[in-house]
Amino acid sequence: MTFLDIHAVSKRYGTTQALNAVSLSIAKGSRTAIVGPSGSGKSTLLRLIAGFETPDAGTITLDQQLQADAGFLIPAHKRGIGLVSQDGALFPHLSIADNIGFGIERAAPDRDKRIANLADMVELDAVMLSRRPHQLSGGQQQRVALARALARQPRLMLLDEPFSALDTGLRETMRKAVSKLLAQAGITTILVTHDQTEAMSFADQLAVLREGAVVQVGPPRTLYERPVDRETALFLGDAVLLPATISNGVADCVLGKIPVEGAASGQRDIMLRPEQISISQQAQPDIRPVEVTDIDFAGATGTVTLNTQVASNGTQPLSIRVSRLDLPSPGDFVYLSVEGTAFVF
Ligand SMILES: Nc1ncnc2c1ncn2[C@@H]1O[C@H](COP(=O)(O)OP(=O)(O)OP(=O)(O)O)[C@@H](O)[C@H]1O
Repeated sequence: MTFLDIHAVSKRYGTTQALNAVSLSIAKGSRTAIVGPSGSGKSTLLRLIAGFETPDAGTITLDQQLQADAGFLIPAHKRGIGLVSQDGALFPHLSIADNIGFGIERAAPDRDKRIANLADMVELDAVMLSRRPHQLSGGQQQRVALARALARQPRLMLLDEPFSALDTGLRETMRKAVSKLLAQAGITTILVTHDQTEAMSFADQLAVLREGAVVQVGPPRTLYERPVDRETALFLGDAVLLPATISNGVADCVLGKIPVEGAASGQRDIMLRPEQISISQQAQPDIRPVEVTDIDFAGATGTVTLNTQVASNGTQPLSIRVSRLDLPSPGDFVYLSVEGTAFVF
């Protein structure tokens, strides 16, 4: 059932069309991630949902109740929406306990207990409660911001790049913890992020914005495997794009014959994700060897560049990012095999 319905929402700032007829439907208890290049309108959409801005056109409806249209606006504090932003935006002059308890009435008899419970929920040690925000690490501050947002028992939680200021390891731990916490509490959540991997791992629905419009919405896996266009394909991860001749469900390309889905035929471009391609230094029957021209070692992953004489976009050699210990060396010959089907554009 649709919980948040964004229908044909547009927003303009001067001559900039920040959002153009955006529609998005969000189910109760679900987690949606909004991704898109810088300036695509992600923050504008979040601000409209939160109630900090009024749409020029369209409607925003939460739990069957109109929140905003061009001539009407329920103010932010009456929407029951929690917001956690990139910097946490804690009140520097208040203790951690008072930051968490900001939305709980001072006179509430169980205030301290509720604050302690919320700190516990976000796994914040009780000794932190008497401290000030500047005495906490970035990750701890984000936990406080989350606890403060949870204190108001929001119907909807908006997370605006909440993990982006954290180190890689902590970022992943926080993302998993927050995701688990919100799922357990059954809170419908929208995450805006620059990190596509984070978005795919966090969400059950992914929305891609470009130039103020939604270009594709669906389960992360569907978008990753069946992107609506090349730009979306490359935006969501590494992709190997190859020219191919397609007939009877098989694409004939530089990597051999690869099955494709659908009824496409003729000269088309196909897409493979790097994890579909295995590189072996053992001779393989029916596969011709290809020379390695360059290796770029980058820790957990390495990029192998191959002399296939075929360009993915007309000029570039074929480069494949791999994750393995025994990277080949330039000058070696390798054998490429493909798993699964190719996607046809
Ligand atoms: N208050 C404003 N006044 C004028 N233009 C604005 C305002 N807010 C946003 N814009 C413009 O609207 C467009 C969308 O901005 P928005 O901040 O929503 O993008 P974004 O996808 O969140 O970008 P980023 O990923 O860089 O945060 C941009 O072109 C931006 O310059």
